[in-house]
Amino acid sequence: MDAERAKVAELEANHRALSLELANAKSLELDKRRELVSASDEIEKLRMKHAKEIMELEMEAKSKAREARELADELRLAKSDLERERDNVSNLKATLSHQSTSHIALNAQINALQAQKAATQMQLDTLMTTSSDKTLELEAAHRRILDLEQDARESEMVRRKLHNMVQELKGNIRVFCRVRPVLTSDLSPSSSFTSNLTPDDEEKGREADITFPDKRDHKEIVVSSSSSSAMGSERKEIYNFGFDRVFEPESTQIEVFEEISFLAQSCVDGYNVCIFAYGQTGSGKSFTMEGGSTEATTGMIPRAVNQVFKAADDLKSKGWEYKMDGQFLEIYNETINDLLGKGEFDKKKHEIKHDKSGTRVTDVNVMPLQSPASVTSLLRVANSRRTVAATLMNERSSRSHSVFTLRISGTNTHTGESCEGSLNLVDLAGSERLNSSGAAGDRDRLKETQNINKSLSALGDVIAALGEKAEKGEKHIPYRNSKLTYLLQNSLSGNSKTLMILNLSPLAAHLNESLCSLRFATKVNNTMIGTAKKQIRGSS
Ligand SMILES: Nc1ncnc2c1ncn2[C@@H]1O[C@H](COP(=O)(O)OP(=O)(O)OP(=O)(O)O)[C@@H](O)[C@H]1O
Repeated sequence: MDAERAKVAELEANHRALSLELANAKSLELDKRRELVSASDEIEKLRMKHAKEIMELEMEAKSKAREARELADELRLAKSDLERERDNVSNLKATLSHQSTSHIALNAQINALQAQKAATQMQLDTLMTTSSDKTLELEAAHRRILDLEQDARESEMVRRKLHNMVQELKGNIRVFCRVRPVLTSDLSPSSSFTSNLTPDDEEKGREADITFPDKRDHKEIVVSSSSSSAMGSERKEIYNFGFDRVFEPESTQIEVFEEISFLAQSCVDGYNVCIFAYGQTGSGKSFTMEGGSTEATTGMIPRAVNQVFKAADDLKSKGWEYKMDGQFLEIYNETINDLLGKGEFDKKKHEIKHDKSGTRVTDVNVMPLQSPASVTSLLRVANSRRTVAATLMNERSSRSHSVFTLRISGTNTHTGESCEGSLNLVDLAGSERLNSSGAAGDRDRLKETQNINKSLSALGDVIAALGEKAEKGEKHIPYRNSKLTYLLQNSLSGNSKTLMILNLSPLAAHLNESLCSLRFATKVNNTMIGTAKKQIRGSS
């Protein structure tokens, strides 16, 4: 029994061990089940991770494939670039070999030039040495020029004095005589309906017997007139006249001006100069004074003005500086009209005033003149005003005196001297006498002619009185007897230089007028009016 008990105890102990083992196995199984569940979770996670990785790898593979394509394209481009560059390189190689040939040639040239440069440098060194010698010589020459300029200034003063003395010896009132050529208009038919010359026309255009015997000095003019006596015999009279210069019909404006250019010089030197054109209507006064529009026919006014500007310019180097202004007046029926005025017709009353600074006319335009061109425009203004007046008042220009005045004042910056001169260029009204002007029946014309005659005879009286004064001393000079003489008082006195240009018609029909003019001019020519004085002041 014990054995049984032992056996049962053993069996019970086995049973307990087996139960324990079972319990352990169950717990183990539970653990394993748990492990299985977690392992399958793990597997699921790994599967998902794997799927994601596969997807990513696929995307990466796609992008790599794209990159590969792009790289293939780039490779193609690079290949073609490379091909081109190869071509370039081979071209450059060709150029380079060409350039190196040129380079060799250039090197040879450079060597030659360097040799030349060295030779030139040697020459330059020699020249530098010579140049410094020359600079010294130049400085010496410059000093000499300054000395010579000073001498020239002194000689200029001497020349002025001598020039003036020569003019004084020649007499202060000088007279030139100029005969104009016969014009086609002198021969024009009397009727405008026919071009044939009638005997009357031929007579009208017949030339007077005027000769010029002095072929050397051109100082004589001889006029012959023939008349038949009551008994039918022919009487010939010959009149001889002598002047400072006689100009034949062929003479040019240049020739006339050559003889008067010294007067333009004089007014720059500080003298009052007065040039008159005297003669009957149509004898060539305006042609002489104002002239035509061409270079050859330019008259004395523009030429004299040009000369004044030139003389002033020449004197610049001797220290003279000049200021010039101009006025242009007309005296008609003893009234003064400003030809440079504005508006159609000058209605102002102008008065002549004389004072220490010279002659002044009230209320007239005085234009500053900077160049000969400004004088041309001044003359144009004056002429257009005269044309207006002429149309308003019946060919008035030949019935009025025109007076162009150029005033010059100069100062010498070297010597401090100053001078004032004036140039009056006067185109006188026609000098014909009453009966030949056809004025007798016309009251206005009569008044005009009387006024012209009055002023011209006043001019003659003034010149005669100046002559007497120079000869006998004190004498009243009747300047106030006409506007013309009063206006020109300062330019007519013994202090100034006066020139009369007598203009003559060449026609036989005008012979009597020509003889009157020649006699008047002879009287003027024989007048000595004293010594011209220049208006010059020393430095203060
Ligand atoms: N030396 C000359 N050569 C050529 N033509 C001339 C000359 N002198 C005058 N004449 C001409 O003669 C004509 C009359 O001249 P101009 O008008 O100058 O005379 P004038 O004396 O001034 O007359 P007026 O008193 O009427 O003004 C004009 O046609 C002019 O061109």
